Amino acid sequence: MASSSLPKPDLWRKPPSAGTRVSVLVPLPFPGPLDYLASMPLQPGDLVAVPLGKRDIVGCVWDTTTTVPADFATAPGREVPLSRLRPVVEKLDVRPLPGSLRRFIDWVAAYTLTPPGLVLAMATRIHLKDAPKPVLGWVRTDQSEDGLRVTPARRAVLDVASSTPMTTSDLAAASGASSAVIRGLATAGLLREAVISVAAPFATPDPTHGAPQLSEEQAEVAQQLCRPVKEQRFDVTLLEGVTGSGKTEVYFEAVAACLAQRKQVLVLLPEIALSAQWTDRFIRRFGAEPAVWHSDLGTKRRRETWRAVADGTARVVVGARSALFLPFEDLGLVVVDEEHESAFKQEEGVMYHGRDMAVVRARLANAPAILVSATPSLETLANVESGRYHHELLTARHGGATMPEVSLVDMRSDPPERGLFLSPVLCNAIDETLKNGEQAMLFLNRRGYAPLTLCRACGHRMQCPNCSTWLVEHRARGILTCHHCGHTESIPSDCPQCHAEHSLVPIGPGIERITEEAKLRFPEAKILVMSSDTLGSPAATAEAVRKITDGEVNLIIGTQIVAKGWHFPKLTLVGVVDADLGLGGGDLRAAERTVQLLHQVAGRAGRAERPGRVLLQSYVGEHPVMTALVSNDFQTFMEQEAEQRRPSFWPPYGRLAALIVSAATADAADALAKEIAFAAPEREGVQVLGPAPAPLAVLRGRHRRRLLLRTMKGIAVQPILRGWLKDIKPRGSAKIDVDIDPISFL
Ligand SMILES: Nc1ncnc2c1ncn2[C@@H]1O[C@H](COP(=O)(O)OP(=O)(O)OP(=O)(O)O)[C@@H](O)[C@H]1O
Ligand SMILES: [Zn+2]
Repeated sequence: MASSSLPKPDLWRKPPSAGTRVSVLVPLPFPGPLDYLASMPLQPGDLVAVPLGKRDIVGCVWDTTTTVPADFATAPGREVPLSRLRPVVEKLDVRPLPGSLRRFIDWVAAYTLTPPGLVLAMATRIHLKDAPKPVLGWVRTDQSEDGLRVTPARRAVLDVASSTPMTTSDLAAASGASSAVIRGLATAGLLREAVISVAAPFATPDPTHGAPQLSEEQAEVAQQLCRPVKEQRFDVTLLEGVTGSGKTEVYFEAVAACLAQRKQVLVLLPEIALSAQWTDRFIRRFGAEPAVWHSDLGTKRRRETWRAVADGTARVVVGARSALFLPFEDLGLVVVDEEHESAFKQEEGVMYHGRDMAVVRARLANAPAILVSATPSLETLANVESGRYHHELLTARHGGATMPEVSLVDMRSDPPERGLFLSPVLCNAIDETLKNGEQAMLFLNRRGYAPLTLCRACGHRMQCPNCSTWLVEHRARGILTCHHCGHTESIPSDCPQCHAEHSLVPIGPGIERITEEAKLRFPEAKILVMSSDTLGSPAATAEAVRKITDGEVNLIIGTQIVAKGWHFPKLTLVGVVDADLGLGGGDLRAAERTVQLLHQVAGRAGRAERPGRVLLQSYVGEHPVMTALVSNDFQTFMEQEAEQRRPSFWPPYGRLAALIVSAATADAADALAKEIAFAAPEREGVQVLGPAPAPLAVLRGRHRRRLLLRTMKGIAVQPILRGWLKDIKPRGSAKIDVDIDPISFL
């Protein structure tokens, strides 16, 4: 299949005298599929090499009756005549993309206003053309030995050879004969070459392997989850349950039911760091490894996995949101774990929400979806309320473990010493915990040493030259760095503005600074730091988890990575260094997200025999977020959130789309933003807010303006946007990014 084995392109390209027109979607930003001439039989979904400009690219034969919106399609009468179409070069030797994936690609493209080719690119990014080389072996032919000279060496080979192919080296080793003897037998017609079927890279999980004894409540919920799996129909269920209630064990039952149907399962996790612990649990339950899919996978494994998903030998895939675009042969269940996580939203390229698209993926495959969370998003709760989703609830922690006791540390009345960040109350609690031989965790959602560096003499703030943000000090590496663009400089000794010597001081804490303080305050503690800076790979994460589980460390300090679904039985104290951190910024979901995050961190405490407690350091103890956390009453909190959003049609009670205008200069960005605002739609139930400078007014050297389109619930934003932006043609460096259902407002 290597392209070198193809005839010379010029000869090959001469249009054959006969052929049929096929639509081929290529992974490029064209408005729709392109037409080619096919001289071989092709079906929708077939992957083909087609010429484009001076090179060949891999595209997918597209259905003629797709759901591409009318304004994407080629204008009638402008069709290229058959005689001028370029021919399809070859059909690739891989399985066609299944119809459910093709419809999904069209759907995502139309929903996110992305050219469908760019969505296809997410499904075919691996190098499909490099098919694995078949391994060849020898089998005995039917030819009789009569009239042939059979030496003892030949005899030995013929005694071993059978209808199951063996490689030359295996056959030589088993018979004691040389490879020349084997070749001689082949020439004589007694042996022939045959493809050895390569073992599937993934063993089949066994649904009955390690089934747990479920509690009565768990069993009832599991039964509800299994029903649509067995009936093989689309259905969405929210699986809500307090932290540690066994949500994973319970949805594993639905996975087992799906495996029993011989169908495939997709489980989405918000973070690949989680996949190691998840995989361990999966192996314990099903006795085999799942296929893991994320962007850090090596090329070889990626290709292998892609193919195993396509031919159905990979039965369970656990992965990041990009796993939605795998070519499942027969998808029978989709699970979204930690469905409330904003990490499911892709903020670059094709901006889609993995949770929402997972539901679409399930619907198009006619399979059920399960959304799992201890603190469901308001979006999902609204779908429950309207009856579109079912709701199953686990109310108790497994094995009689109690929920941790959450209390506030009022930083106004109980402040830490000057220049420090851990209050005496929290420090005493840590002392006690460590003394009892238990583990404690400090949580602060901020990497580095300090988020701001300031000149004591003139007040100058160290800023990123490319972005409107401050540089974050990373003291261990001796640098200041921008968390948006990666700009890095060494820490100057003097102020760059007023040149005062040694006048720069760090303001506020990051986890490096908390670690420094903890080392001084708890010299005996065995500290482990967990952040994306220290846990670069799944292997590093697995090692950290092992150290915690084996009790090699007793004080864990981490960023949001520690909040995830970990199960650390000896952990009994969680201290939140700055519970107010996420509340600033005026983001629509700031409060909701803070509750979800802090509840999840809190949920790491006291998951086994010993009860857990949680201390929240806050300056705003009366805030509804703190009240909800302390009282463990999320229902009231979410009801209040709903009441705030409903009257003005904020999501989920209305729809939002953000337009992000960016350009090399502020003037160009303003000009385009004004042009867009001028053409803004005017109709009942539709409102345009802005343009306004984005909170990150400059990002990676580009000036940014934002507009927000808000519509009442029944009004879809896509047709409005298509009409609105149809005639707007950004010039030069300027561009418009459209973000449907935005999560980030930066
Ligand atoms: N029926 C059961 N039998 C044995 N062990 C169980 C059972 N249910 C739950 N567990 C164990 O209890 C612990 C907590 O369960 P699990 O992690 O599934 O809860 P969760 O609700 O997913 O938690 P979180 O939301 O905090 O991630 C795990 O170690 C799990 O193996
Ligand atoms: Zn920057």
